[in-house]
Amino acid sequence: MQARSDAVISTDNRISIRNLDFFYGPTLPKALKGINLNFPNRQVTGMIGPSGCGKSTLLRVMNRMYSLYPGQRAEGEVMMDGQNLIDPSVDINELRSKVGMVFQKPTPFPMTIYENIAFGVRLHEKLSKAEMDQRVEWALTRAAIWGEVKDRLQANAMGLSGGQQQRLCIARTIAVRPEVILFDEPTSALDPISTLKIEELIDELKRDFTIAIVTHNMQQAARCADQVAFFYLGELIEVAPAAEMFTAPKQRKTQEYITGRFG
Ligand SMILES: Nc1ncnc2c1ncn2[C@@H]1O[C@H](COP(=O)(O)OP(=O)(O)OP(=O)(O)O)[C@@H](O)[C@H]1O
Repeated sequence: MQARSDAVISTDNRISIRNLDFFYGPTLPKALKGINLNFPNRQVTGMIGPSGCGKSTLLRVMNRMYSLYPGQRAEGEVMMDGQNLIDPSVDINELRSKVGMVFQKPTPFPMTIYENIAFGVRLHEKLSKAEMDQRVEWALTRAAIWGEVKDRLQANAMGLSGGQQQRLCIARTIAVRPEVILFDEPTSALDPISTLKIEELIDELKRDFTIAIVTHNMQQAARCADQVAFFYLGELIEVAPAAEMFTAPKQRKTQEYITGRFG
């Protein structure tokens, strides 16, 4: 498999996860077991592994989405800027402005294209009309969709194609200027051309953002990721630069998975 060979994994980590355990309920087994993983600044970390191994759970912990559900509990550290993000004393709005998330299925709000972007920005900042116009244009441009929507900003976002909707959702996420973007299988509902556009976009975005991407598509992990983490049954089995992971994995389980022997 052709993996990017230019990746030098930075030691400057934007997020560091230490000894993280996660429980979906008091009587359920741990969904994440003692995870230790660094997310290098302005690099792409690909997260792979068979269905149910805990990849999405880890993303949900990183932006504390689980805290909406009583009974779900995380223990350990998700360190960013000297703060443990899973500590309830960390303000959730501040956390969400620093760590944005893009979901598997495009989920635009049923409102205009402009409002899809402006809505989230207003929750965090007070901008003038001119500043907001600028921010909307900036976010749509960075998400590589400005050219397609600039003449219909007041049209309903639900009228966009699936691929355009996903780029709009990426624009909505970057509009609040987070530092980290979590992508949960962002192209699994998209056609190959839209998929390619999103992959190119991720490559572009890592100039300014630290990125984590969960994917079932090994080629995608090889194309997009600088480092790849392989999960199995709630454990992190191996993390390595993408080229190394796909050519010379150290663990037998990783090798079996990437050669398609299970999963
Ligand atoms: N809401 C929930 N309640 C209880 N258990 C859950 C819940 N969501 C996920 N789990 C369990 O947690 C484990 C990890 O699930 P998770 O969705 O993180 O896996 P995944 O690697 O993202 O899978 P997939 O690739 O299929 O999306 C699985 O055993 C799953 O059954």
